[in-house]
Amino acid sequence: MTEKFKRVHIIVLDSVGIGEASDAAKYGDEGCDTLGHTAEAMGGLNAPNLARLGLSNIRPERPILGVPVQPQPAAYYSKMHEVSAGKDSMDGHWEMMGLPVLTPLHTFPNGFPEELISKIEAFSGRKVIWNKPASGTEIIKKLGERQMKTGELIVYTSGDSVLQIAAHEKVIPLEELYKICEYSRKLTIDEPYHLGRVIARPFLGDNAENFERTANRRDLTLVPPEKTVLDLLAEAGLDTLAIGKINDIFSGQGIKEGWHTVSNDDGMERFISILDRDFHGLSFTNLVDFDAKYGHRREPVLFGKAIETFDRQLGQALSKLKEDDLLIITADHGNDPGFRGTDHTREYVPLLVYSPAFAAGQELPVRETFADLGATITDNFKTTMPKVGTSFLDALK
Ligand SMILES: O=P(O)(O)O[C@H]1O[C@H](CO)[C@@H](O)[C@H]1O
Ligand SMILES: [Mn+2]
Ligand SMILES: [Mn+2]
Repeated sequence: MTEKFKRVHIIVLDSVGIGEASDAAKYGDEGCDTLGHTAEAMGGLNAPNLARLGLSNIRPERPILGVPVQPQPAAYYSKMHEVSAGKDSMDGHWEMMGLPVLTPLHTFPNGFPEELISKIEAFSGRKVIWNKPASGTEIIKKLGERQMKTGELIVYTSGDSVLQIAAHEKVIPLEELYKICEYSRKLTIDEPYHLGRVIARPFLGDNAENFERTANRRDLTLVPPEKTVLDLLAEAGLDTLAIGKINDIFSGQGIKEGWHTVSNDDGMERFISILDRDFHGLSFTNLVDFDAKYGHRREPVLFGKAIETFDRQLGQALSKLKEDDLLIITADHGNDPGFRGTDHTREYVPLLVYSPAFAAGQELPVRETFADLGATITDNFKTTMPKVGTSFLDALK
């Protein structure tokens, strides 16, 4: 039997959750609802393409405000539950690719141990300041001017398993910051740290009022300890194209070609342009602005506007899809801009699965793990299946 779809495209709307997961209470996240609260803050979301695909059909009992439930949605629709212990991007993306992260990565709510910090200081010849949880934009406001004078490293973390280093690009050149991050990455792979990500957070500007983080952020993620669906596809000779931070999230494993992007717009432009390429396999796009620019910043109106902008670009992409294309729109976790704190929220993620070959969409059973997505893709390409995940390919007619 030949494959159903020649090209499969995943777009991850980073952090665009669709309501509290059944285990949200375990994370202190009861009541979170990224899409719901965003749409309410907007007085209704204007997203005709997502509407047409069936976004509100995912939860017709509580439709997303402004997004009408469709009598005949164009996409197959459902939501997915995460089985990974954490609710960070790495957990979500790895799980989609058949590798849930079941052993919790470590978080450091009281900052990193002195032993680690002193090694980073010795390697870099720079002093570490802060070493506590923080919002990235707030911490550069607070300490950025000092950092410019002293050349210190602003080290901070969050509710996720992350060590982030912020530094002014003109004070610590990018290459140097990346080297310090790579060194910190090496130190934190194994116990007692077992850290998900080290992130370089360069910024520019003259003073606290105009500091801005740049697109030169780099995420140094753990290397996947086992094969992911990306490896299975690549080994079978299929194309695996990565847009945005996907390449970083998988440490480049199983990725044939990758493009960093500077914004959601840039990511969607790249995605639309690769639709003109004749390739065979998977394109995997992550749009991080929802999360980094609006979710962590708790800016629901800006978050909503970004969804509306995405929706317009989605319209362009949809018109380029052919009968042997399959488009999957989903998310990696929530980050409710209407919720307390500044951390990710444990949510279901939307699942919209569309091809121009479909006469109409239908409801799919709620997925117990994001891994069903990867299993569906390997099933389509008839490659080795991942250990985890149940394909829903046969339901797509
Ligand atoms: O507040 P900023 O720097 O955006 O950091 C956020 O970005 C990290 C990665 O998503 C999260 O763990 C959170 O710390
Ligand atoms: Mn994410
Ligand atoms: Mn985030």
